[in-house]
Amino acid sequence: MAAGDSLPAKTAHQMAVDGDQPPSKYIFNNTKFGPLKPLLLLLRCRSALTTWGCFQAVNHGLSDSYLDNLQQVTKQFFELPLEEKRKYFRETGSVEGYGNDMTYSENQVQDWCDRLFLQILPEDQRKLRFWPENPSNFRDTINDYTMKIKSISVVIFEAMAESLDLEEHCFSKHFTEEHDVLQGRFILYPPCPTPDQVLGLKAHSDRSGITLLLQDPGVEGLQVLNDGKWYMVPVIRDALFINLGDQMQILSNGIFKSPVHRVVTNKGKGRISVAMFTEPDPNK
Ligand SMILES: O=C(O)CCC(=O)C(=O)O
Ligand SMILES: [Fe+2]
Repeated sequence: MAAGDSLPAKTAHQMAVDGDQPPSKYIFNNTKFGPLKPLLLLLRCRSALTTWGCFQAVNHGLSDSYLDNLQQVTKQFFELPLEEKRKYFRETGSVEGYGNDMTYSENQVQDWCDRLFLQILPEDQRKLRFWPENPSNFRDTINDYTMKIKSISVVIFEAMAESLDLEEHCFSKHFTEEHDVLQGRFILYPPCPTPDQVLGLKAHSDRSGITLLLQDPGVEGLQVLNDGKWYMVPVIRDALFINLGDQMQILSNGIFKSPVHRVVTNKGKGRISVAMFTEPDPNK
């Protein structure tokens, strides 16, 4: 078990509902998270991935209503009473399930979010006890979205290979075989009374191949670090925000970037996002 890891007495969501101020373990000292310049819509695969490591994907074949339904199902889960969500609480020392971020050290600043983390593929490694049965269409919705995300990710991996004049399947084959991994993180960032002192998700890069993120259609919050500055990722309705993870930075010999990113909070509105992480079979 990780040092000092524990489930919170109250989740961030419950504190927001009760109107609590974030406790000191959520506060970044000597830092203020202010408003920033918008990130430009990135159009060209290679230049986008070498300089930013991310882009917005549109025309991906998923309709507005399809993505709205995914957002709705996620929202319905987070809106369940804590007693119901508690059934899916993660175990201490393990990330899978519903709860807060894992605590790795005593001085770790907490993220102002609740999340449900699921290992979705390979199918035989699913721990269904963490998969909500309420709302009743949650599992079917995720199963269907998984298939769609897998096919979109193949197109992206192939385009990345082609943009470097490499053989088309050279990246996709590491993420689409039987034991390759897909993880899903469903995240609620509740409104926060002190957004200039608290982060929804602290700065990190993803360890994935690529991450496919469905942002909340109504609330910004994701920021990407480039050249020492933070840029807010705009919400483009029904775009999927694609960022590379560390595995792709390594596979491309560092030509493509795995960008550092974070999520800021705001006072007025909660934000929901759904992140899907493609990873190779750990044995690879
Ligand atoms: O919620 C977001 O906008 C970003 C989520 C993210 O970066 C992650 O889950 O790794
Ligand atoms: Fe991330």
